[in-house]
Amino acid sequence: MAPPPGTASAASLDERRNDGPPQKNSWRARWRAFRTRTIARPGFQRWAAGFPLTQRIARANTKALFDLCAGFVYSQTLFACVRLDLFRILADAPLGPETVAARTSLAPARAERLLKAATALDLLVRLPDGRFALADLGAALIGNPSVAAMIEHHALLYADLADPVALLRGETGPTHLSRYWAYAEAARGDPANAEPVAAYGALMGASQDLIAGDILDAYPLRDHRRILDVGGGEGAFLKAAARRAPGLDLMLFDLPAVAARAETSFTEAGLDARAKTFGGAFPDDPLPHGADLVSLVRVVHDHDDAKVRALLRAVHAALPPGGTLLIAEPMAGTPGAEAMADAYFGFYLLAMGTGRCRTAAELARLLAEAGFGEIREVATRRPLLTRLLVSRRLDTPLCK
Ligand SMILES: CC(C)=CCC/C(C)=C/CC/C(C)=C/C=C/C(C)=C/C=C/C=C(C)/C=C/C=C(C)/C=C/C=C(C)/C=C/CC(C)(C)O
Ligand SMILES: C[S@@+](CC[C@H](N)C(=O)[O-])C[C@H]1O[C@@H](n2cnc3c(N)ncnc32)[C@H](O)[C@@H]1O
Repeated sequence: MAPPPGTASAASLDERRNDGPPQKNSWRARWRAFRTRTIARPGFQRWAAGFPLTQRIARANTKALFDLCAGFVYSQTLFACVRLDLFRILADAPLGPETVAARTSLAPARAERLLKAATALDLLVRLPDGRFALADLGAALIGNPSVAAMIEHHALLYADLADPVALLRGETGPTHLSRYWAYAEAARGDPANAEPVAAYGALMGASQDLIAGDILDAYPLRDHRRILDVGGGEGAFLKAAARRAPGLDLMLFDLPAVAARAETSFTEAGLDARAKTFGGAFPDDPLPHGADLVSLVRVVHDHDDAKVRALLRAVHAALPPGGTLLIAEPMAGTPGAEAMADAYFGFYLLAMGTGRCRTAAELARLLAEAGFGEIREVATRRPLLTRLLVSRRLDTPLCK
């Protein structure tokens, strides 16, 4: 049967095509070698930049390489804007550089330097009278405080990436990100370990707002009775689900200190009667039974394969036959967002010390191994932020 619109069956969860082992003498290999040698020649580069038929490609390549060199500077420009609250300062009305200088405690010339940089990066626009206003990208950030929180969080990632080769060789010792995420270990048994748990929860909860809507638009939950959100954090996704599906009961499983905070947040949201929280650590502690739907939202990519296999088996055991599992997270091989998974999350998770961004096909294989079938992808609005795999529990897991 053809999958419904907006979905793709597991068989079509395609991975990037592998061209097979390199064939030294094939015409393709010879052409590639010739092309590489030619492009590497400075004389060819100068010629191509002037010849009308190649000029556009040459300029695009020059810009692409320049942007790769300058990416950190662009990121830090954005970081400075967020730190100085520039987008909110400009939210109500365009302002001149002197007013911005006064509001950000910068010298006027420095304020103007930042305003011009942000304008060049399409975050702001300069009006004919010399004042600066928000451009579309700056305006989008006002409406997404979660992205601003993520931008601030990148100070840790960039500190860890100061020596990327040392990071790749494992020579850096504990990284800022691994220490940050060590909250997870700290939080295991001790609900009193509030500070790192709260900082982390705020970051995840804020960024969850951005994606919960996209997941629930793609998979409305109306056919389900009770959902168990495993690794559900402080309950942001379940609170959004509760608003969309008034008849749905809610269960959340997370590390004890995190689950304790989720319980408080459900009480504050008036959801006591509908929501239950469970503290524990997968895969050692069993997951609670009783839900016909389990969700793993931004959880699988944090863990290495062995732990994911054990987690999926635990989910299988917690669901009734035919029960549904949702996996929602950014995935590798997303068309148009290849750099997000393999470069951004590749290095982020390396600095964090565990996990990897997987393709939909890799996740489908892990699901099938754990005894899930009818695996299909449901299209989300912004696949760069999250994609969604839906599957069903078969009667028995295929591997133990
Ligand atoms: C008619 C009019 C008014 C205009 C026409 C023009 C028009 C259509 C404009 C469009 C304007 C618009 C709607 C813009 C919307 C922009 C949005 C929504 C932008 C969103 C950007 C999101 C970003 C940049 C998200 C970044 C997310 C990051 C960096 C996430 C990092 C996540 C991490 C590190 C997660 C860590 C968790 C762990 C540890 C891996 O588990
Ligand atoms: C990246 S966060 C995602 C949180 C939430 N699902 C979201 O999307 O905002 C990963 C979550 O998994 C939880 N977690 C990590 N290891 C866990 C474990 N062994 N058992 C239970 N929860 C765990 C963390 O505490 C955290 O809440």
